Amino acid sequence: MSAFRTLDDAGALKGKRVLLRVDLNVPMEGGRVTDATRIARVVPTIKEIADKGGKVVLLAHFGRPKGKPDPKESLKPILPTLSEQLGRPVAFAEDCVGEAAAQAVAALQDGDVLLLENTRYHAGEEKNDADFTRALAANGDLYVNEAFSAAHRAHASTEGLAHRLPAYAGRLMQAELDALTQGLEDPKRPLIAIVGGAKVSTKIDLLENLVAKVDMLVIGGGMANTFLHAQGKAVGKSLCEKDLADTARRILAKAEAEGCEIILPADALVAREFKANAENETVRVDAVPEDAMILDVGAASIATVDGAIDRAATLVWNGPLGAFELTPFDTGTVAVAQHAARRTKAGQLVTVAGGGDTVAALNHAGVGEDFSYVSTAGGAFLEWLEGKALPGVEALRAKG
Ligand SMILES: Nc1ncnc2c1ncn2[C@@H]1O[C@H](COP(=O)(O)OP(=O)(O)OP(=O)(O)O)[C@@H](O)[C@H]1O
Ligand SMILES: O=C(O)[C@H](O)COP(=O)(O)O
Repeated sequence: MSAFRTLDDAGALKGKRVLLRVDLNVPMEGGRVTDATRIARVVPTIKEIADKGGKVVLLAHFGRPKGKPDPKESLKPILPTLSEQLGRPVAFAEDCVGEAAAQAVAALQDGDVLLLENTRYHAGEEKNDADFTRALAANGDLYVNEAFSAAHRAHASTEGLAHRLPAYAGRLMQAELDALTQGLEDPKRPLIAIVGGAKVSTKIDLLENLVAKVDMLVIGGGMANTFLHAQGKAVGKSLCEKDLADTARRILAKAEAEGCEIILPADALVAREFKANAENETVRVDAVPEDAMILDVGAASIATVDGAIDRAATLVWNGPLGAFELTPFDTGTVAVAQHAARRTKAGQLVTVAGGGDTVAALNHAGVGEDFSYVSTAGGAFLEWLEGKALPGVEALRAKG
């Protein structure tokens, strides 16, 4: 039995306004969705509620607009893909609270679907502010949380609402927790983690606990640059959070104390422009030119990571090893993803990966279907792996 209430416990939904928190923080380029995995994974729940006669009111964030409206972080460009995936029209309201939201919700017929604008357009969202939560709750009779990938945030729409309305876990939330528990509660060892990507400041702290849980930790992507800088290497114009050098050094020391092998890139593909097919060269990480930036790991690093994967029985992965959206800086991520997929198919490795861009990268490498489990969650998945309680999940449990 589930530890919290699910849609099965929600009773009749006909005519009910269901505030459904989903994660639509999907990769976009030129105003178009480039990977629809997160959308596709919530479609069955939206359909289920709509088919039962519920009025589906979707709540979601996009990007990090810092508490005020920013057209660059609007959810509106996601509507066509959402509606296409659902196979039915989706209405849109320019605000998630106030008059615009109230009118759009009042216009819903049973079975209709409405998307409200980015919850992070309001400072109250990230502050989990009581008045803002109340304003969101005004548009719903019940709350369903389907956003496992945002459950590590104690925000109004991911946590606060569960205390204001009858609250239930959505199908995807349930499935993610079940799959991660099954696959990783007692993982086969050696256990290797790959952490890359660009969200350095919000993920670096996770590594401190992670080194106590995993046998090997590969650090790639933008995250690696901060560690290379902490080791005294010049990283030129690379994405690097220099003020986190002390944190990086602390993590390296803890890894050593815990017996966790840290694998950092030894070589890198560097360029002077952040664009596809920019002129590039492979250099050792202690010879990055001042005016260049690291955009991918080099061939020697790929071989090292592949070798480490060969020694592992379980792989967990969040964050691409390079700027995979731009050729040829997808080389490292694609090569390692394909290597891990081959070993998975041969029954030699259990592979669990997660994250909006990580899933897009695996699909780009053509191996999205080959991993043992692909989670929609990135940061949330890492926090879950650390053994941390996720506020969005806990708030549902408290209602159980
Ligand atoms: N060396 C690098 N320089 C700049 N950007 C990089 C580099 N390596 C990776 N990236 C970028 O990192 C981004 C993905 O990072 P991110 O941490 O958001 O991963 P994610 O899988 O989406 O996880 P989450 O779901 O937590 O957001 C990609 O857009 C990629 O281009
Ligand atoms: O993409 C994610 O990991 C989630 O949507 C959470 O986004 P955040 O890191 O901006 O809170």
